[in-house]
Amino acid sequence: MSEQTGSEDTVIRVRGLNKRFKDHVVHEGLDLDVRRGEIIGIVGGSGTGKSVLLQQIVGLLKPDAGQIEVLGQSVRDTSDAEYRALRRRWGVMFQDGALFSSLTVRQNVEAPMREQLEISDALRETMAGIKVRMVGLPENAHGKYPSELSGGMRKRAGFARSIALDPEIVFLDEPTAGLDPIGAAAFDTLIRQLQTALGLTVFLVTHDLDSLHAICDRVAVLAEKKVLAVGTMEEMLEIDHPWVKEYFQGPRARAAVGAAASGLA
Ligand SMILES: Nc1ncnc2c1ncn2[C@@H]1O[C@H](COP(=O)(O)OP(=O)(O)OP(=O)(O)O)[C@@H](O)[C@H]1O
Repeated sequence: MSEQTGSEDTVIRVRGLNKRFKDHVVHEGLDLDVRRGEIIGIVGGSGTGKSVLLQQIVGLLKPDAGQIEVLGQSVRDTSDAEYRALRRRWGVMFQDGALFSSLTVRQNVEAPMREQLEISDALRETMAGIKVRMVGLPENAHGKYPSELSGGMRKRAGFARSIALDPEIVFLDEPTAGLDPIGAAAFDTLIRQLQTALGLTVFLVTHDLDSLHAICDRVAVLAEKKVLAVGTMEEMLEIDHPWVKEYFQGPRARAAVGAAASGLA
C-alpha cells in the first residue's frame, strides 16, 4: 500500500480529522494525503462521509478536530483574505452540477470570474466561452439555461465552472452519477484529458468502478470512520477487509475489469 508522505508534492494533507453531527460520528482520526497531479478516487459505502470529507477540505464544513492543509496552507486557521486567495486555487463540482438555474451556461462559468477577477466584461465572456468549449459543449449550448440541457451537458457545464479560475485542484463529487455508461465513459475521458492538459490534481468522489479503473491513479477507501486504505487498484485487491473485498472483487468489480480490459471503460 502507498505510504502517506509529507513531501512538498502533497497538495492536500489531512491529519486526525474528527467530524460528528450530534451523536453521529462520521470521521474519527481520519488521515489522507493527496499528491500533486494525481487523480485520486474516494470510495466507500453510502454515508461513510465522502461528501462530508470533501466539504471539510474546501472549508464549507468545520471539522471538530484535526488539521487540513491544502497547497501547504491551513484551510481554517487562516484569515478571510488568505482563505479567499486559497479558494481561488481550487474548483468544486458538486453532485448535481449546482448550476444557477437563472443563468445561462456561459453566465454560470462567468460567475466565479465575476466574483474573483477584475477583468472587462468582454474578456470575461471570452474566457468563459473557452472553458465551455474545453468541456466539449457545442456552441449552441453556451446560451442555454440548465433546464434546457441533458444531465450529461449539465455536468459538463458544472465542470466548466469548476475550472473557471484555472485551479490547481478540482474536487468532483460523483460526476458520473446518473449518466448512462457511454456518457459516463465520455465524462471519464474528459476528466483525464483536462487533468493532463491543465496539470490538475483531481479529488474524485465516486461509486463508479469503471471510473476507478479508467482514470484513477490511486484510490482511498473510507470505512470505519477513517481512510482505511490508500493505493492503486491492484493494491486494493490485496486488502483483507470485508467491504473492500466485496467492492473490489465482487461481481460488479469483475465486470468493470472486463470492460476496462476490452477498452470500453
Ligand atoms: N449537514 C449535515 N447534518 C447532519 N448530518 C449530515 C450532514 N451532512 C451529512 N450528514 C450525515 O453524514 C453522513 C455522511 O454523509 P455524506 O454525504 O458525506 O456520505 P457519502 O459517503 O458522501 O454518501 P453517498 O455515497 O450516499 O453520497 C451521513 O450519515 C449523512 O446523513
